[in-house]
Amino acid sequence: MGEGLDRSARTYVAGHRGLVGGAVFRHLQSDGFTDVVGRTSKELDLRDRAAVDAFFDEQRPAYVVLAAAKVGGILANDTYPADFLSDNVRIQVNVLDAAARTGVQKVLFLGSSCIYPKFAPQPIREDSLLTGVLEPTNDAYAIAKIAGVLQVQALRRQHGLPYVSAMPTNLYGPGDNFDLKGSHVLPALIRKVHEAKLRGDREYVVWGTGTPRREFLHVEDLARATVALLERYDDPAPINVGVGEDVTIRELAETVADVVGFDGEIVFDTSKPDGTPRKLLDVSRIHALGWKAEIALRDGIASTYQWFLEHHADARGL
Ligand SMILES: NC(=O)C1=CN([C@@H]2O[C@H](COP(=O)(O)OP(=O)(O)OC[C@H]3O[C@@H](n4cnc5c(N)ncnc54)[C@H](OP(=O)(O)O)[C@@H]3O)[C@@H](O)[C@H]2O)C=CC1
Ligand SMILES: C[C@H]1O[C@H](OP(=O)(O)OP(=O)(O)OC[C@H]2O[C@@H](n3cnc4c(=O)[nH]c(N)nc43)[C@H](O)[C@@H]2O)[C@@H](O)[C@@H](O)C1=O
Repeated sequence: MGEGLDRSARTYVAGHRGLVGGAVFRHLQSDGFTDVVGRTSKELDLRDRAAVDAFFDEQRPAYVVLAAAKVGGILANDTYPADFLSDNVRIQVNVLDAAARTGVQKVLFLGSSCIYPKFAPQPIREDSLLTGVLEPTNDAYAIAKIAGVLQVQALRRQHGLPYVSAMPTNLYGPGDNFDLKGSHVLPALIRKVHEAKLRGDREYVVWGTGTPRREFLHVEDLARATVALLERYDDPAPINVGVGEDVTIRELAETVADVVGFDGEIVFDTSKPDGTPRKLLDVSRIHALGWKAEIALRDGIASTYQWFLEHHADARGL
């Protein structure tokens, strides 16, 4: 994959220390890209327009993967909507404007499956965008991401730039955020079950009713998809990146408990929100490009749990 890209050209991965950006950065390097650059948010705050302009003037990347964003799970999105909207709009506008101005050849903008209407027909096709109301727990974040999709389309229309947007489903893997207040469900459950097991608890608490369905894609599969998309995708419509299968939160909770080796009970805290009932992506367009998810959910959970044990020093001895 990626035969048509110039692997010696400078490629900037915005957000290269994050879950997605980290996987993309490693994948580009192992795939033969020789000039991959990244900046931490301390080195370059992408909300700062002047700093972003100066960075692009100096570095002149040929390709950009925009994986920097303010990101969080259902509770963080519901608690800090103003930050999610403001930070993400600023990051996107600054990076996309600077890319267009300095002649970046290709940009891949990453949105999220939450841009689609709450009650979109399942599996969700790309043309469901803007056909219905959004899920309230993450509408501010979704509106910011929709603005990014529209900006990519506008740059194509007004300036003829071949920039594209991809909408991944819920992601997980090495480098995930395991902070219980800010994280997504999968890393949260790994941590909760692990801690319950160490304490010898008889139960562990899962938010909501356990009935919502979610689809989980390993970030290494997503990283492969980004190169395929940079190479082969050139269309104004966002393209879905998912597995094509989903599970209930209860099923996920049971699988995590099984992988970690915890046989206590699962208790549901229904004071916490469920969010969208279901958001399974239709992945026929990306399958037609020759990409398919490869990492099975149970295997991915097992390797992510291993990563958690190795990288969170406090994980062993609670
Ligand atoms: N995680 C998921 O389930 C999903 C994620 N996505 C999308 O993938 C992308 C990446 O998400 P993910 O990797 O999970 O998120 P992470 O929180 O793991 O990483 C985000 C990265 O963005 C960087 N960043 C945040 N704010 C700024 C800023 N102001 N200036 C510069 N850099 C900044 C951070 O840099 P630093 O570490 O240096 O502070 C961080 O490394 C996002 O666009 C998100 O919408 C889409 C679908 C699902
Ligand atoms: C990627 C996506 O991520 C977010 O949307 P979400 O899919 O609703 O996010 P989530 O992973 O946090 O929850 C999924 C489901 O799981 C349940 N759940 C159970 N127990 C825990 C738990 O302990 N933590 C969390 N976070 N959720 C839990 C939770 O109640 C919900 O029913 C948005 O930020 C959105 O903007 C976005 O793009």
